[in-house]
Amino acid sequence: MKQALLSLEDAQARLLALASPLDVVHVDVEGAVGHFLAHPLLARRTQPALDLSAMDGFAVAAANLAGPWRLVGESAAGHPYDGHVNAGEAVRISTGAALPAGADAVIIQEDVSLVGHSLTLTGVAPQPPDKHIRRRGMDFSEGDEVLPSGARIGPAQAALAIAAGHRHLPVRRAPRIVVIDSGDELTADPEGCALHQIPASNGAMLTALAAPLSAETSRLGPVPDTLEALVQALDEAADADVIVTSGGASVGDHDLIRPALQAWGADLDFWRVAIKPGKPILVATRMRPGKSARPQIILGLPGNPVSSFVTAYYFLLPLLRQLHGAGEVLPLKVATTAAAPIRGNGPRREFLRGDWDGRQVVPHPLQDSGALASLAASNVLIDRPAHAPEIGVGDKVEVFLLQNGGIV
Ligand SMILES: Nc1nc2c(c(=O)[nH]1)N[C@H]1C(S)=C(S)[C@@H](COP(=O)(O)OP(=O)(O)OC[C@H]3O[C@@H](n4cnc5c(N)ncnc54)[C@H](O)[C@@H]3O)O[C@H]1N2
Ligand code: MOO
Repeated sequence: MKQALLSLEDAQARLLALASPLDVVHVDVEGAVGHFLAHPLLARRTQPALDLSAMDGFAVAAANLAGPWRLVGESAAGHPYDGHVNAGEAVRISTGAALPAGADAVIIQEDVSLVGHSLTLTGVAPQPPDKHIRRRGMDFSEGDEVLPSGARIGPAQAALAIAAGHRHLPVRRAPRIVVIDSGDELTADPEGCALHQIPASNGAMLTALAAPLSAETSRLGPVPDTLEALVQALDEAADADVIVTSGGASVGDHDLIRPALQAWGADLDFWRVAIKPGKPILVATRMRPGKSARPQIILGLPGNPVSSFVTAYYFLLPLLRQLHGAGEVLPLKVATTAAAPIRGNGPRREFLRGDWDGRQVVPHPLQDSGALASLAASNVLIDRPAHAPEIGVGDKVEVFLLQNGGIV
């Protein structure tokens, strides 16, 4: 029976509608790296808290920039000069040190000559006079919103939070995910793999894809192709927020994920999306008896390794970002040009593996959804809409970046 397939956008919207951000926890800033802010972050202090010098030199009054001056003291970082700088006086000042009262210009040391306590101008005076001064509040002031809710805490955001006076940050607890490899042909031992077997590689791949999103991941399987074994594996994953299966999502006699989910008491939300690779992806939910009102979400990914990767990229990663309360959950597209011709597309939107050098993209010659070597050689997915015409060298094309998951 033929049935209209969901578009990628509709399927993503349906999945994301099933998931609200997880509970808020307060963790120290370094532990928050990789998580997303649960509330806007307000500065608890002003930075800089005082006018500071941005250079090593001498602090003087802007009214007398021609000198000469008499050296009357020093302001070093952490050790301010507590006197007043009068006309004709200079204070030795270092980068990051507080500007003394009365001084409103800094002359860099390369532009003066100091003999004993006598300082004379040998170069150029700063123009404007406060060129080398970092004003109080230049970076942020107490009460400013320095990060919006949903911002991802990376190195710069962690530093900003600490500079703004925070020891702890409100983020969402890590999503718990269980990844299940399934299929009779799979072996967990890549070194002892018989001819009729293949190494179970999807579980490791999906775990690695989820790792930058700070998920607590555990693995099950490979699980054999029987209803009982699959239901038992699902039972073992009963505490997970998200269960990810790979394989058995299609229409063959041994494709048991849908019947197993049904037997386990999960409700199918959708099955099959108009994308290539990845068409047989399914999404289901299950209410946990006696537990929270939050349903478990099951992502049934296709077994072909590239189909698994692509559906994890477009569904699992956005879902994890949604559970984290991320501001941006969908991957970013970049416009570029084709460095080689790309064939016209059929009725399913296709994502071609490609190699992008920052200016142009070359599609990989092998696009079979079982071909891992071409996936490993690619850094983008080229977006080919349904029925897109053939394009030539130099034509515009859009790509999704793989290296940071689009937006991490
Ligand atoms: N008659 C039809 N056949 C197929 C259709 C269809 O519409 N009609 N869809 C095809 C598409 S598209 C895809 S994608 C695959 C998806 O199939 P399954 O999700 O049922 O995956 P399996 O058959 O179990 O496996 C496919 C392939 O991937 C290998 N595999 C599975 N799991 C793993 C793993 N954990 N690690 C590494 N490799 C794995 C498996 O050995 C197979 O080679 O169905 C098409 N068929
Ligand atoms: O869509 Mo399947 O994912 O073509 O190989």
